[in-house]
Amino acid sequence: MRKIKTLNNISQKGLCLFGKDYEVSESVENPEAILVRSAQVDTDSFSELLAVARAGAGVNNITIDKASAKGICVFNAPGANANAVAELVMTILGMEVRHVFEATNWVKNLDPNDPALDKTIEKGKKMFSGTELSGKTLGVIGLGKIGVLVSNYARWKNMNVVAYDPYPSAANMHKLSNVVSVVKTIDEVIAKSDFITVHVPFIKGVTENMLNEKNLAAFKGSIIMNFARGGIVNMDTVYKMLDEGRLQSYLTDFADKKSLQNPKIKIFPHLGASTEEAEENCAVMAVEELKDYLEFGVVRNSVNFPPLDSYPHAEVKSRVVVINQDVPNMIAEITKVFGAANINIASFSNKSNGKIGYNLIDVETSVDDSIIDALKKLEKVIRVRVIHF
Ligand SMILES: NC(=O)C1=CN([C@@H]2O[C@H](COP(=O)(O)OP(=O)(O)OC[C@H]3O[C@@H](n4cnc5c(N)ncnc54)[C@H](O)[C@@H]3O)[C@@H](O)[C@H]2O)C=CC1
Ligand SMILES: O=C(O)C(=O)COP(=O)(O)O
Repeated sequence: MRKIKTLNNISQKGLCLFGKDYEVSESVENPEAILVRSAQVDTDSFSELLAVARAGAGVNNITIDKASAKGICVFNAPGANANAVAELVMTILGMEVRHVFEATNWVKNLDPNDPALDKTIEKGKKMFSGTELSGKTLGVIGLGKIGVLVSNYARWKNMNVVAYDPYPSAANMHKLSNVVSVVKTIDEVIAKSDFITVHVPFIKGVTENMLNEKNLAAFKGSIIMNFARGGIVNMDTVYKMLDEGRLQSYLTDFADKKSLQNPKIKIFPHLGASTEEAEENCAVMAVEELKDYLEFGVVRNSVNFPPLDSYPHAEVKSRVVVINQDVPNMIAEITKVFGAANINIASFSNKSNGKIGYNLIDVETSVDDSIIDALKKLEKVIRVRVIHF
């Protein structure tokens, strides 16, 4: 029985894919794998752990470096919740420019017994006169799965879009509307935008404070949105800009203590991915990744291991998974161990990503412990496991 620990509420649509050979629950001890959304995971706390799957996009809640050092594969679910976030961002932006939050709140608090209620409403509505999105410029920082969708939705609303990403992937750019203006610096986005939205991962010391006092000084627009992570936009700068009237409002999925008290900051309870569809998509993708990894050693959508999508052929009895530091000569060292034991290798697949070397060695016999021990003794080998068929 394989043991899977869940650390958040994960959609049944995904969980039911595990099947009868899996024990899956919150209370599992010594799990082989963890399925998680936003809960913190310290991979060093689980001695048997082979893999962690994030049923979502951001992996800043998981100790990736510690995981790599122990040969633990970390997956995420790229794109599986992107539409949920993109729709929410565009919806909230549309509501904000029309002052919908304040307006509906105002109506709700009117005296229901006022005999002139209709008149009061008609008179009061001028307080909430807004602007339209059409013709305005949206700045999109980060053109990944979410940023591309947000850009395209904004184009459909007849907005101009100025976007920036330092590492745009060909697959994402291919999906981007060809009238989006892709610029080379974040400063260009800031200077040209009426509204800015950020869609990059939180990486300490890299995207941390990516929008800050220095670059936001050039912002002439009115709204900044952060549905990516707290910490990407420097909050002291936001408070200052709001106080000085340089910013109309800040809309975010991530609360901090001080922001709760500020009426110009609208905070949502990390709601971006909370739709039935996104929760199902993420859970299904994460469970399929975990099953493929545990049962076949296949790596798809890992954030720390190289991709290796290879299934064994029918005669294979054992698949040996060797995870090593990505240094020269490892393939030779590994094959030498099989050669010395006179074992024929049916298939050898290898991929590396600069940090991790990942090897799948298929043999048509069973593999005894002496081979595994010899592989484990190789310098720079991090982890070895055998999958029997
Ligand atoms: N509010 C919510 O519920 C949700 C929030 N998120 C957040 O949104 C982020 C983005 O999600 P996706 O678009 O799905 O991820 P993604 O991986 O498809 O896109 C991220 C983009 O950021 C870019 N990027 C990476 N480092 C950068 C840097 N230093 N500067 C600028 N851009 C950089 C990448 O090149 C990539 O194109 C996630 O990492 C997560 O933190 C994601 C899903 C739900
Ligand atoms: O996928 C992400 O990065 C998210 O922030 C979504 O978080 P959640 O799965 O809703 O806890």
